[in-house]
Amino acid sequence: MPARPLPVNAIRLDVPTLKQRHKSNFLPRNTYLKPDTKTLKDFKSFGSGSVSLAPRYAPGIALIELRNAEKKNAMSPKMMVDLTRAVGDLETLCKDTEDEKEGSDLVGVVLCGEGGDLCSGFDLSSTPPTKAFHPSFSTQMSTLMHQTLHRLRRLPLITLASISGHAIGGGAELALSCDYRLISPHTRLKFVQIGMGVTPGWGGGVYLQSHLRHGKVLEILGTGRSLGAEELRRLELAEVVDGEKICVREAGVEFLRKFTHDAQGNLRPAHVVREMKRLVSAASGVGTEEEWEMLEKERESFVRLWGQWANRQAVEKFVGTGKGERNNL
Ligand SMILES: CC[C@@H](C(=O)O)C(=O)SCCNC(=O)CCNC(=O)[C@H](O)C(C)(C)COP(=O)(O)OP(=O)(O)OC[C@H]1O[C@@H](n2cnc3c(N)ncnc32)[C@H](O)[C@@H]1OP(=O)(O)O
Repeated sequence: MPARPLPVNAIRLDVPTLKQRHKSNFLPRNTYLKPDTKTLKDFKSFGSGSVSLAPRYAPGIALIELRNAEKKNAMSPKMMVDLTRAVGDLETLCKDTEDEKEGSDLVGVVLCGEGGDLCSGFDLSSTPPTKAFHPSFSTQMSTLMHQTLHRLRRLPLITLASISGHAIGGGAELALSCDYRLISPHTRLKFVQIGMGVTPGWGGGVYLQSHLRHGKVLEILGTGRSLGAEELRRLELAEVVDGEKICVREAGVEFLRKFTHDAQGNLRPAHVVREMKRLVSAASGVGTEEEWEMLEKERESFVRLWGQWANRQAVEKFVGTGKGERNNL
């Protein structure tokens, strides 16, 4: 028997008001993602370096830059607070623009580090051992960084880590929290955590799992070996730009241009691109509460291991001699 068409009045088109739309769909400020004020206060004056945000670096594109070049952009507690603020500012910008009639042109964000290295993980010499190995420190650091990278991942913006040098430890985790990684033939990405006596502490284990099969993830995390450009390309973890040395800012902007402009060079409607990002994220479980639940497990492991003998030995070796994991690269 042919299917009978539905009566017209059975099809209800509920067009949500702007207010309802915000409520259901737009970056709810979930309490689990709210940074702890005590941690922000504690961390903001610890260590050197900075993280800057240029919200309108290029048409439709913001730029976040890590600046601690003499330490390969290692992330001090102060920089963690700066990064949290930058991500918060981007959330606000996206939110504000939803209220505007015209909307804004913000579509993507490039993350990079001064001098081309993205980040060499936690700044191991920023914090005295009495503080760094205090049980509360690992909880504070990993909670803040988990929240911040997860919020970065949930942004309705296309995120790109642009790297011409190293992304090591937490730096690899930062890179993996982005939608894309743009690298040079010289880029090295290394989940060095096993050699530091810990598991990933900023969310990178879960993020790597979203790209690769179980056995591969285990091999990369369990050996801590260095991944070069060719392998990263083959694993579809990164896009490689040819050239001796890439300018990370400009290469990043160029890469995102296909999202900001159409083939005729006209700006795309940014609110549609942002909605597209939300849709793809939701469909693939990126930045969802389910992903956050997995991250909680990762954080528990890290907190358990940080400060134990294997970790202390590795950190002390690096800080004492400056010759830690780097020799194994
Ligand atoms: C808590 C989070 C946890 C995680 O979840 O992963 C971490 O991030 S723990 C930290 C993990 N990171 C590391 O262990 C990286 C250690 N660094 C290296 O392996 C190498 O420095 C490098 C990044 C591969 C670069 O090697 P190379 O090009 O040979 O330069 P140098 O080694 O000479 O480095 C220059 C300079 O920078 C200092 N440096 C580098 N990384 C850090 C760091 N993470 N913390 C503090 N300082 C760092 C290094 O000591 C050199 O200083 P000087 O000797 O004074 O020039």
